[in-house]
Amino acid sequence: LNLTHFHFHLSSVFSLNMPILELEPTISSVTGSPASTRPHANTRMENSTVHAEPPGSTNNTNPTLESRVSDQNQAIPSQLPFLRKSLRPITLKFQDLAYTITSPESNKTRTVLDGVSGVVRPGELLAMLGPSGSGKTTLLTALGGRLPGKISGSITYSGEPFSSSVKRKIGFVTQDDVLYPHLTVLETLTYAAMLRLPKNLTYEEKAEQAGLIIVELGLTRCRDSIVGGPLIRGVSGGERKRVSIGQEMLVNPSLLLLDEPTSGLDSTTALRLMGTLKGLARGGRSVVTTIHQPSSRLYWMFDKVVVLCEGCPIYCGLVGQVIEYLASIGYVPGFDLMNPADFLLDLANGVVPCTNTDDHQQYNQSREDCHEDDKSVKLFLISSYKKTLYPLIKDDIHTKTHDESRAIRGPQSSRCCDSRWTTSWWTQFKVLFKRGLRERRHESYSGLRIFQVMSVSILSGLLWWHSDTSHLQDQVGLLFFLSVFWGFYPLSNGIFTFPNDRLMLIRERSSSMYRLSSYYFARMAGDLPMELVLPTIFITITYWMAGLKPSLVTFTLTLLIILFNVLVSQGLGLALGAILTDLKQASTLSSVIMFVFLLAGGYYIQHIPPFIGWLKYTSFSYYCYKLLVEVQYSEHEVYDCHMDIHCRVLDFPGIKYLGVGHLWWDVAALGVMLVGYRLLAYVALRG
Ligand SMILES: Nc1ncnc2c1ncn2[C@@H]1O[C@H](COP(=O)(O)OP(=O)(O)OP(=O)(O)O)[C@@H](O)[C@H]1O
Repeated sequence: LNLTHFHFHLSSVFSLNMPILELEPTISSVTGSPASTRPHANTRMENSTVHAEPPGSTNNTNPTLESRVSDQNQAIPSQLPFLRKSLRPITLKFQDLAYTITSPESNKTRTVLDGVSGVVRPGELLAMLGPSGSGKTTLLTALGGRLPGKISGSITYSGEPFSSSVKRKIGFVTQDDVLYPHLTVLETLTYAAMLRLPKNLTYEEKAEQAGLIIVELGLTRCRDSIVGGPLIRGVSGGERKRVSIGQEMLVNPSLLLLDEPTSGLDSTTALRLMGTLKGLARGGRSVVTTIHQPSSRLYWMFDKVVVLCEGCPIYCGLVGQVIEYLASIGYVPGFDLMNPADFLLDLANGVVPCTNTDDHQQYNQSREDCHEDDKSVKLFLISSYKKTLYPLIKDDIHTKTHDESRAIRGPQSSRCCDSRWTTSWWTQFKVLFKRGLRERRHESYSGLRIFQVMSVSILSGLLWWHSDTSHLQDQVGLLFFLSVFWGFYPLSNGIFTFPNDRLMLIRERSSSMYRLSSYYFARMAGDLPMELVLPTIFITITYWMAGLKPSLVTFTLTLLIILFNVLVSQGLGLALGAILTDLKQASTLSSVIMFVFLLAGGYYIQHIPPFIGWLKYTSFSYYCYKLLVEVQYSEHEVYDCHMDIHCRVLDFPGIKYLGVGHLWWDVAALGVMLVGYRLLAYVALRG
């Protein structure tokens, strides 16, 4: 797959085969000097239809660009009509953004962003550069509307503040690929299409879009491979990144934000990816990406850059003018062929060589030995930016573009018709249910789990082989064991559910892919088969081997009680996982709770002091055990208690203490727990 192929296909979906935007930069120079004379040949990708010339000015409305953007929308192939409808260009403007954090330990505040401003217009690709920790991700997160209420300054999207309809037009690709490792590339994109594409499209149309994205992103070869993750080998890192981008591209976002999309990729793949982004921008989107250490080839593909130094901008504007600007304040690259990105990063780190040389080695030596004081360089760069560039940026921000005027005029504003969700509750539920079953098919139906349950059931059957009321103590012990085993087991599985899903839930919910309630019920329903099948197998084996009452009714009631108990204890596990999120804490607490329930269950201790006797009423094992006894033994059933003397089973010490009777109260108590724990889990997730 070469670059040309890659672009060629992308252009067919996202109308990249539009006329190349050969727009003359209308701003001569941010410092007043003539426009960059840097040869544009540097900015072209070989064999690519994408050009890297600045697509428009930084300070003017450019009707030509906008009319071309709408032309490009007209050019979208007829089999993809929804793409044409949904692309409304967004001009992103941000002004004076500031963000501080307070350390909970020391109570000290730290400035993460300070006075960051800029504009990204449709058709532009803006890159954020800066050393590690300079605030790039924070800025990107803020632009994606994901730091609500925490950030000061203003961010507008074609003149509008952030809203749920704006949110739906934003694609956000996080640095870490949060994907289900066991789903294939095709499954991942198909389920995303089902959840994210509008409800007026049919299943087939949505699946077709997913298929097209696969072709366009060059993922055909690995479409049936699992995505994989840190512990499971799947597709390569670059392919995984493309899957993440594909998920966002499905919705044809007007504004695409990407956090370090090229990290971990080789330079050719990175270039190819950036070419894709450039192509998406040229299709009328505004694209913003953070990037760590771009090669010079990558660097010249950007239209604009924001360079951050400890949260403050030292440059924001057209990429072709940064070197001139820096020269105007006294900083020039060490040698002619130096990668401008390296130069910018050196400066943002406060590192300035004091020798000007053409010799690479000499430059590096000078960089090591002879740089000025880091702090004063940084301060000088920040204050120069404020003096020289900030007024220009401010003017640019205040210039209204075509799409902003249109948004403000109203009738075409998207807000009227956009609801928060693209699909109905029922569709979300169905897709999430199926996706959950597919993702967890290995885990749930693993031979290991079935072996675990089968072996314990057979062993229990053998240990209690054909027990009868002549050994009542043993038989009652079995009933207690059943209630405890089927309390512990689902509880310890349940606590993993939400902590494992947490990252995915946050990512997908941030993109408004589905309602929390549809996810929640889909997850509950998806877990149900396995939660119920395993105990059913267990009870069927153990019940008959252990010689419990040979009655189909009693067997069925016993099974139903155990299944009820399973659902209650799993609910407690879900609630603990949702409240604590930390697995270690959740599993520690769950074992403490389970031991309390075990001891208060009524089998080990029959004379609990009254001041702590209430504990048993909190234990689902207690209710389950009591119900099992109630259905196993009839009121007048007797057993041989001593040398042919018959006693009532219900008077047996381990049973009498339970106070059998009030069967429906026990069922009601379990019912309250069943609903209560699950409600608690839902509320905790929502919080
Ligand atoms: N919620 C937070 N809690 C603690 N520190 C934070 C938080 N958010 C941001 N920071 C700090 O703010 C600074 C900027 O972080 P950010 O992730 O934006 O940097 P970055 O430029 O993206 O870094 P990198 O290139 O290494 O990803 C860092 O020092 C980071 O530790």
